[in-house]
Amino acid sequence: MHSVSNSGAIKLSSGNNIIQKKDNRKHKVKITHQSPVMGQLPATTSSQPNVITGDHGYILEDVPHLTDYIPHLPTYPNPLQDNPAYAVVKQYFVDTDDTVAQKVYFKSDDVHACIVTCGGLCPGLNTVIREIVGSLHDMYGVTRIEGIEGGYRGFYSRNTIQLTPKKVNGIHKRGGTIIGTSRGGYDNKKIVNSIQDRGINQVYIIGGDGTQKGASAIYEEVRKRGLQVAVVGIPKTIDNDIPVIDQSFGFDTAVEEAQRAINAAHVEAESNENCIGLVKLMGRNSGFIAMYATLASRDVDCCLIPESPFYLEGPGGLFEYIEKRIKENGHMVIVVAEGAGQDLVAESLRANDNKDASGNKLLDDVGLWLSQKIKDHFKKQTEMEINLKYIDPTYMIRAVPSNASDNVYCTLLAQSAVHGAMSGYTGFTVGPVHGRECYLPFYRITEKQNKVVITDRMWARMLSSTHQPSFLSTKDIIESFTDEAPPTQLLDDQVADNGLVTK
Ligand SMILES: Nc1ncnc2c1ncn2[C@@H]1O[C@H](COP(=O)(O)OP(=O)(O)OP(=O)(O)O)[C@@H](O)[C@H]1O
Ligand SMILES: O=P(O)(O)OC[C@H]1O[C@](O)(CO)[C@@H](O)[C@@H]1O
Ligand SMILES: [Mg+2]
Repeated sequence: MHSVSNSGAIKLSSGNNIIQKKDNRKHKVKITHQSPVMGQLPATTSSQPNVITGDHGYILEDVPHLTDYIPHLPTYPNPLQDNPAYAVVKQYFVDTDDTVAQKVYFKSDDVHACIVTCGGLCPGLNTVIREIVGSLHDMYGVTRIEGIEGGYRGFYSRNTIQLTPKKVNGIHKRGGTIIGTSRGGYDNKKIVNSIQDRGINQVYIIGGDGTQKGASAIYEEVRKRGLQVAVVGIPKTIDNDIPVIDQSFGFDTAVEEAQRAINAAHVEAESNENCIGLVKLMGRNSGFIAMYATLASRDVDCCLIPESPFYLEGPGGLFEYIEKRIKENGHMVIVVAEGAGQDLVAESLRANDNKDASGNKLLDDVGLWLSQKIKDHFKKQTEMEINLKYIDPTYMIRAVPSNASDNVYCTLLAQSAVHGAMSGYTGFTVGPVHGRECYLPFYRITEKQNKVVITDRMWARMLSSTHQPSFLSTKDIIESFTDEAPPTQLLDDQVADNGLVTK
């Protein structure tokens, strides 16, 4: 353990990388090089991230705290110390590896929390809502919790829904979100006015990359106005495209649900002569669902994702591979992510520049397009008569309730979010990094998207399970990384550079 004694100094437990200030509140830090370090965090005067890079390559980074811009905030004994479930395990409160702060920055009676869900549906939204309400109520005795109806625009255009433990009991068994969601309608000033007018002091925002960008801007505005309002993000996306965190909630359920569609495609393909079962799965820019669903199933002969370009005609192309597989096996299964081959679709259809209410590009339907292309090719160009069954379960895989493992995961996220807000942290998103629940400043997860790295081992595993061509030359691979460095991904035997943030 290293420590320095002057005021405002920090001490670091070299064992578990916890940074602690003298006032007992812990700072969540990103450490990209795990070595014992000592340092002093300068007082934060602006909302710019407080990042310190040391001589030996380590990085310390503060998660924002209310006392960064409202000094002398009083603290209160954490009610959890009297909670029978926690009180028996004394080390929660004294151990350096504890997960519960000794002091909190909100009196339970003064907390007025709200929860909002934004963007597309995702299995587990109701579980997170239920667990935030449960954690606030059961652990901290908070009774004023409101649901903002219908996404961001609900802050200024709709009534709120009172959320009580009774109201949310059992909602984790249902898909969707009981408070509704939407795209678009983001108006920063109006949202923060509504937070201020209603006297809300804890805001829990559940949503994907767009939502987290909005949450970050809400935090900035709250900070500018000097409000004692904790703004906390809970990352949601079945696409698994949020960086840094190990995985997003709902992803596991979506992959599991996708198996049903792939199984159906396989049954159809096996039972009909020269039959191709084609399944389209979600994945706008990131093909994780398609890749994991393919790897899990083992019945898939070809998986197409946005990150891996492919082509149809000629040697090494998709048509050649289909013909080969059908000749060998009499059937085949193809999984295509909705964002795959968009350049090819755009070439043959009228260019589409349509966007949704949030500004996301509306995709052409690659599933229908590919079905037609395959049918046309085999009709016109070969002697082979094929039968194609197209299955589009896209909305089905995200409208289902979360499975058991996602339910547990959502519970951890919600509890983490509530502990963080009660401890005075703000401007952060919760999520597991290398298996540990962490607090991450918003900008860490909004600056890029998580994508499948096609030079990584997981994609190689997938390719070897399907035996499909890679559709890539070495030149393509090099070119695909010239504009942008490959996103960081964990390799089995390598420590990733996305560091460790402890809580
Ligand atoms: N850059 C941004 N700044 C502020 N608000 C944003 C931004 N991008 C999106 N939003 C708002 O966040 C909400 C959700 O955004 P979006 O529809 O893109 O979904 P998402 O959160 O990315 O989830 P997903 O794409 O996984 O469904 C919308 O209300 C949208 O207006
Ligand atoms: O049709 P909607 O509801 O706008 O959502 C579609 C998009 O939402 C996602 O499920 C992400 O939430 C994407 O996979 C998909 O492209
Ligand atoms: Mg998004």
